[in-house]
Amino acid sequence: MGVIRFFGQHKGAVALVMVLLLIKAGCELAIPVLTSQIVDVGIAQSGVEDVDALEGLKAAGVDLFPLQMAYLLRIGGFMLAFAAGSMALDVAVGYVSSRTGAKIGRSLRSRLFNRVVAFSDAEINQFSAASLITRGTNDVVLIQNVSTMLLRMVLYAPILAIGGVVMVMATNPELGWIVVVAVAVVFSVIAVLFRFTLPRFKIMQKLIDKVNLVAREMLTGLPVVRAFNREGYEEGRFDGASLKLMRTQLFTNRAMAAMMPAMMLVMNLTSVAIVWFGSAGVAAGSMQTGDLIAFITYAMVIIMGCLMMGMISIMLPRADVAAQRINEVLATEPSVQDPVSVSATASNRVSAEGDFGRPSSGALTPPDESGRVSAPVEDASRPSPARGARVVFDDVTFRYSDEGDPALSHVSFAAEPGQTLAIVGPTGSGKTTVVKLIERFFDVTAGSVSVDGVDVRAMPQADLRAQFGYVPQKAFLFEGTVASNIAYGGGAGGEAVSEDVIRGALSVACALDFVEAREGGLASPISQGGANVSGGQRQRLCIARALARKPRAYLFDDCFSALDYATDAKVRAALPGWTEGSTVILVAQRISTVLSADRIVVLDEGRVAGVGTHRELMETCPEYREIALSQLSEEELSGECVEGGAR
Ligand SMILES: Nc1ncnc2c1ncn2[C@@H]1O[C@H](COP(=O)(O)OP(=O)(O)OP(=O)(O)O)[C@@H](O)[C@H]1O
Repeated sequence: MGVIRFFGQHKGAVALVMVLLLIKAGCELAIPVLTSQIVDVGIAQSGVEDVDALEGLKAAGVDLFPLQMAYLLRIGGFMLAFAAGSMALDVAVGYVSSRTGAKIGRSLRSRLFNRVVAFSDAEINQFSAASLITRGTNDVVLIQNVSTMLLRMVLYAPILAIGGVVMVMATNPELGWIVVVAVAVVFSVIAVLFRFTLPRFKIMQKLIDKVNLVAREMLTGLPVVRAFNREGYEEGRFDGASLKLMRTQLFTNRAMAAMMPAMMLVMNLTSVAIVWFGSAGVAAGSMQTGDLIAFITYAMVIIMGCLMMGMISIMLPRADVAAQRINEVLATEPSVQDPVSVSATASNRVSAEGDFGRPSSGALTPPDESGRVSAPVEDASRPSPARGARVVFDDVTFRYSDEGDPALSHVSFAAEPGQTLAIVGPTGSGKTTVVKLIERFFDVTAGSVSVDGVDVRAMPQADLRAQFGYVPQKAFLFEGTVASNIAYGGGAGGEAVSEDVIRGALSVACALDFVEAREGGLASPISQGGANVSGGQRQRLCIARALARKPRAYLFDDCFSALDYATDAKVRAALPGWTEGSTVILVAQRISTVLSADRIVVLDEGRVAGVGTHRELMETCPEYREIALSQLSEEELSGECVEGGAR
């Protein structure tokens, strides 16, 4: 059972709960014995256990009242002590089991979070963000609650049921058949419930996924929904998902709700049967009234024990579904992995001379079964003496999925330290994919991406990414302040980012003026996702965040197109002073943005259509010429060419 495995790390708590429950069961099973003594001895025999002695005392005319009171107070005292003990133990068991359940929940949440953070886009898409959220919240809460209940009930139910049977056999075995019939009825009711509710319990988690998915999509795309007047349609879609969930929950809740009255009926009928058949024994003198009362109590204890076991058998499969869903995530290895081996081998070095286009002289150690490669970690983690990083694509082919067309085919180029490499191409040509491969959000399907001659798969991801200042195409900010967002990644060397650096970065990104105009300046609040700043402002803050890192290479993924032409020109004019010495890889739509780049790579349908300076490409690359002419006139282009040229 999946859920039981989660108790592995809490054996101490389980053992403690077991001991406490054993004592508690002892207390509870003792109370009916005391009840029968009060009835049979305390009341019927005036507190004198020996019948002959009682007769003697009566014959001698002794006042029996003080004896009776003393007996009742003594046994009543015991009963109170057992009841109080049972209550205290119940509190202790509740405390330990809730604590253990909460710890299991916390550990699962943190393991899930760590695993999901390590996932590449491929795994996130495989599960869907909505399902991952349901698994990390709803499924974990379910397991937490079931774990707590299991601890309280799974051990207690059999103890109670077995203890009850022993006491019943000791009290009056002849009436045992009534208990057997009652237990059979209880299990039959549970079996029927099990048969009808279990399949619905199993699909419930999927339906919750679906509701989350629709709600998430609708909330994210709310402006579009409103703009296209599709509120009614979206409400219908949400209602559909919600209705299915409601119907399923109603069915299971009704079934579970029907169980309690059914069980009460069984219990009451059992009591009636015991009194009916037991009274004959009392009348015949073969059974005492107290024993009959105790018998009824033990029968109830047994039925309760069986009921608890039945409830557990219904709850467990549902929790198991949740456990499976969580285990599925935990068992999924991220497709992008850190290298396993730390042995530095010369063969891991890709030719630093940039002999792309042909097989590298020093071939990479092939990935092992899990897709990992051996790593020259010493090389990877040691900061390169050079300020700028040399990024080389060597015959890279990449597919997002095994079945799909390649997003990149045989792409080769090199970005040199201290230089600006621009990537242009029509939409969907693979520009963003190039940047994602440099950051190693995905691994190449064939070929290699290397930084300073080391394959990116051969260095720890954190070390690799510490070398870059990345600006994504879709600007994203975190809830906090302007300053906390700019200092988000810290410096490339792990150092804190000073206020001077923050201001400097904001100034280069043309964001300082608007930030200072906001109330609170650097401390002004930013809401989740950066919703309280404009698209262009958000993009400028993202640029400043990358600049503040002062990394070895900047990766600007089409981030200038969100800026107006004047701001774009201003940022580009200020950039070289800040990025001097670092490598700049710049994805752009606008030709004016890339004119002054040292080298431009033209991508077309995932292939390299040309590499060179603006001037070279205007002469040699028809695809580039076409893009350039679609944006600027011949005169503008030749003027810009003379002005910009190669830096
Ligand atoms: N996560 C993904 N899963 C599957 N295919 C994808 C994914 N992301 C991109 N693609 C596909 O890969 C190809 C290249 O996409 P990419 O985003 O790199 O293009 P781009 O040149 O950056 O486009 P744009 O200029 O519009 O941003 C496209 O055909 C796109 O449909």
